[in-house]
Amino acid sequence: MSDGKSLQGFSQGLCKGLGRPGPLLSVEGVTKRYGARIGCAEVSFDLWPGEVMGIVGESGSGKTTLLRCLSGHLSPDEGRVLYDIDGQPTDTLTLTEAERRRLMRTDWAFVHQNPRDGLRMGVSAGGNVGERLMGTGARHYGRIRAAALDWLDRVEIAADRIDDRPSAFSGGMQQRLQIARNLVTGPRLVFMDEPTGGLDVSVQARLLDLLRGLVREMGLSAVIVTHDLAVVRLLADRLMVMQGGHVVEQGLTDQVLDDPQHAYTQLLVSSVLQA
Ligand SMILES: Nc1ncnc2c1ncn2[C@@H]1O[C@H](COP(=O)(O)OP(=O)(O)OP(=O)(O)O)[C@@H](O)[C@H]1O
Repeated sequence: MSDGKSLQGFSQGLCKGLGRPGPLLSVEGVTKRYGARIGCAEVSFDLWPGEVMGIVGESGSGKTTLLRCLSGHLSPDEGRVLYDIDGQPTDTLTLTEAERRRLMRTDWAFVHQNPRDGLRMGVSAGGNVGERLMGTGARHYGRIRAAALDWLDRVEIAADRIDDRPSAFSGGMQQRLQIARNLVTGPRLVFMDEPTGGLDVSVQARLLDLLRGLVREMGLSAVIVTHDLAVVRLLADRLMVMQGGHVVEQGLTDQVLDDPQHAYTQLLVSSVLQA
């Protein structure tokens, strides 16, 4: 174990000893099969408050399957996903449908690769942001509109676009609107599936910068799936590398990328350097 990691484990142990919160999310042996085919196998990790975990790997390595198992969109065949609810590690698979929906409306957020999957295209930009607030009980029109305006500003969408529908926005703007819709309720945990995928390189860079600022400012925990190592380099504290459904390497992002141990990670890193 590296010095950085042992130090991290030591401080986490101290936190436990002092009765401070444990991990926000504990993933224990999560396995999902599609018939005879493995989606993901025996994945375990802890995610601590304010920590960002990146998941990388080639197409078909199991990233999306794992993210869907963690976020309650898919039931794993084996394993558990424990989430800290009021200080209690709670098995998310045992939640009722109503409890799961409440979690997804309040504490959790999911940013899809395609903004169309995370936005209501027939509703105005302000409505998209305000609707999520209303889902948590907000009713005062003036305050909802003010919060929507504030969030549009935070994601760099001009106030005079508040009544426009997302279909009138560029891809980058749609993605920023999806982020505003997700973050307006102040979630603790955000799942992101290729958040910069399908965007031009310059648009990607701006979005990444914005995301990094918001994650830090809000102290968000996040699980980010991507095939883009630049995304994890910028956003993720820790990194898991997947191949064929298995985690082949995990550690602090800089360590894994600067000194990859597994042959597959070495290939992944060198292919980017050559690109
Ligand atoms: N609905 C499904 N039915 C059958 N097999 C599936 C299904 N979804 C995924 N798989 C298989 O599970 C494995 C992991 O797929 P998954 O989509 O999780 O990988 P991924 O790393 O997210 O890929 P990509 O980067 O292309 O999205 C692959 O072999 C895939 O073919």
